[in-house]
Amino acid sequence: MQAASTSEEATVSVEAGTSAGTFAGTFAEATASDTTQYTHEQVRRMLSEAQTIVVKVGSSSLTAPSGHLDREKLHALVDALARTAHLGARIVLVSSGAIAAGFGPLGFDARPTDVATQQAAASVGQGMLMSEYESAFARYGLRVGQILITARDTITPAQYRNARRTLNRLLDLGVIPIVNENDALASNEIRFGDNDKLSALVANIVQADALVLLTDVDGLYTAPPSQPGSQRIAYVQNVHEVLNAVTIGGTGSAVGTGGMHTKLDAARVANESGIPVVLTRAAFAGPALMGDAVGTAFAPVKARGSARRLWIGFAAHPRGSLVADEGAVTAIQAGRASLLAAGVVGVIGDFSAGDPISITDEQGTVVAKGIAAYDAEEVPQTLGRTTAQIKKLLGEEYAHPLVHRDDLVLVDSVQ
Ligand SMILES: Nc1ncnc2c1ncn2[C@@H]1O[C@H](COP(=O)(O)OP(=O)(O)O)[C@@H](O)[C@H]1O
Ligand SMILES: N[C@@H](CCC(=O)OP(=O)(O)O)C(=O)O
Repeated sequence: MQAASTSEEATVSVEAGTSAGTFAGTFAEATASDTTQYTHEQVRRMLSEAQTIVVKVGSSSLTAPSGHLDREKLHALVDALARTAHLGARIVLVSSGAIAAGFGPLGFDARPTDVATQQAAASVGQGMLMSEYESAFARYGLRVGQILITARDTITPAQYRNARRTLNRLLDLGVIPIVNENDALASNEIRFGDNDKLSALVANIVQADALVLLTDVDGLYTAPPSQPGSQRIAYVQNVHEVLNAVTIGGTGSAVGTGGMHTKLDAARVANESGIPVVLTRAAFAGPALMGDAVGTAFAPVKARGSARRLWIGFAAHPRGSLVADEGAVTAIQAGRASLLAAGVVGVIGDFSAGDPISITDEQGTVVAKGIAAYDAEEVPQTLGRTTAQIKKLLGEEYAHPLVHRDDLVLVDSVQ
């Protein structure tokens, strides 16, 4: 195994650059000022001592250039994970690779670009992937269990609780859950597409002690690694700062989808869940799990929100939005206020009670995300009214805010 070079390391402030991307927003309850100043050594120690670990491996790390599943790469990864499992760690593997594994056997030269064929390839490839994992882990006497999740599952409270219960039970039984997006059923309008965000959510769901993001580069670089002069960043003390200090590009392979944007997004969500992250190449999985100084380590943020509030903030696809007036926006931004009908001036979209929604100001800027307590069609008759008036008008069961403060998470304007 090639050792990671330390001579190419850089600090996060080495180079100004753009971080254009799709960062979903910063949770106001865990801003940069809340960070504890962990040292690099402390974070590596946290990683080495982690008991519950979510490991995400990307398509590019499991496939040959031809696009076929590379059994050798998969077995090398399993070797590293099995060793860690035998030391007592509880491991959840979030594995991409279903589409990449499926398109070759279906006779396609390259990864299909249309959704229906991708879904068919995933349907074929997912079985092949699991079959390989099953036999690879069986060599170590370890059993695996498949969990396929759609983005919709993660934004539906009951499904989210189900996922948590099943994952925890599998871990209690000594099984290694292998998670992927349910590509065959994911609808185009609401899907993760890559597994980076999904892995951060899974780390949050199982309250992991570490998230390991495995890819096809040594770690986070100051610019895409193909760019001359780019340097590996060994340690990120504050994930928010790094966003302004590096140039981030898209995927480097024909099979990967997320690129660095989604990995940094995943690192941010995990860090804000209090979870340290290491990002490195799949071949360094063993050293990364040992806490060796490979790849890029991201320090956790101390002030962590509840799992539920982080989930709301990260729910990727709001089904609609409520437009709040200036007073309501000020109250929400001051913290811990519910969104009352009296402060709402408009409703956009067709959502149901229990769906994730955005809360915008009158200029359309998203100021918060939350869970709607009303169906969209019920909202107009409540607009501008006090809770007492709504109760008189619609009955006791409507005597509550449009979005309760426990279901509301502020975001900044970095969309
Ligand atoms: N600043 C950066 N540092 C490191 N890698 C970067 C950066 N910007 C873009 N990349 C690209 O991100 C790629 C990894 O993402 P991706 O191809 O989606 O992998 P995976 O399949 O593992 O999810 C790398 O191959 C690299 O080319
Ligand atoms: N769920 C998809 C993952 C798609 C994908 O390429 O993701 P990634 O390699 O993590 O960027 C699959 O299994 O093919």
